[in-house]
Amino acid sequence: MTVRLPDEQSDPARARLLVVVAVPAEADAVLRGLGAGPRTPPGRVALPGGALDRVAHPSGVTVDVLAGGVGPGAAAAAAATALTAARYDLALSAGIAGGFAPRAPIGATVVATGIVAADLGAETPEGFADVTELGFGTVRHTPAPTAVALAAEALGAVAATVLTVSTVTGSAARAAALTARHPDAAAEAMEGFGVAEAAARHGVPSFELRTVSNAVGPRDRSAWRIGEALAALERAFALLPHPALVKEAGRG
Ligand SMILES: O=C(O)c1cccc(C(=O)CC[C@H]2O[C@@H](n3cnc4c(=O)[nH]cnc43)[C@H](O)[C@@H]2O)c1
Repeated sequence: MTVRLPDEQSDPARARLLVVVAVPAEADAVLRGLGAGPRTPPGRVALPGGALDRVAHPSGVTVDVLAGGVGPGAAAAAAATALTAARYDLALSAGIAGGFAPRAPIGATVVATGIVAADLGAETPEGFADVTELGFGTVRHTPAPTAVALAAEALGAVAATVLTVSTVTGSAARAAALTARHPDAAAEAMEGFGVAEAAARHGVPSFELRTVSNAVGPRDRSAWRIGEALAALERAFALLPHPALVKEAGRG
């Protein structure tokens, strides 16, 4: 199936931002933050990767919000579909996340200084070895530092590594192992690395923004604060879109 998004982005003055979230509740929070109501066609487009909502933001940024599914595989497939269907200046993975205490408490916003695949590798007798150590591929994408600093200041956010995992951490031992290996990590989520890999293949820079719904550690569903995290996501997107940020992020 070949899909092309309408090229209403041909105005070179407008920056083009792709936001990939996992689930519709996150897309709704992002759209509320952008000041956009629930979308209907033609503002909403059905892609093979999921529903995509387009917002012509008054800041001069055209924002496409795509709910691509949970996990790095779904995120990569959805992002790649959108990146093939339209041109973007920046691909942003956004949504809720687990926060590493004490750096990122519930409700905190985190912008990624590094987007790191934390469980992509092999167990060896000496411990975990990531795919880079094994001699193939990368486990890290690095957003442009100036853009990270700009966004962190505008949002009052923590700027730190965000891990991408395929399995949500559910024990103190696993949280400690991740912290030991990634002392600079403030959050873990499940999609950032997938979006960044798809973007890299299209020559598009990537970025990640997360708001914290739960602490990384022993599994305790009663302690999740998804409403708080979605409210923080909405606040972040009320402040975030700015052509200068998209341009800075593209400087790599
Ligand atoms: O069943 C559990 O114990 C559990 C704990 C936390 C999150 C989940 C999810 O299924 C949410 C996955 C969804 O949300 C993002 N997310 C939110 N918190 C975390 C986390 O602590 N670790 C990894 N991902 C998290 C993630 O990006 C997914 O989109 C289940």
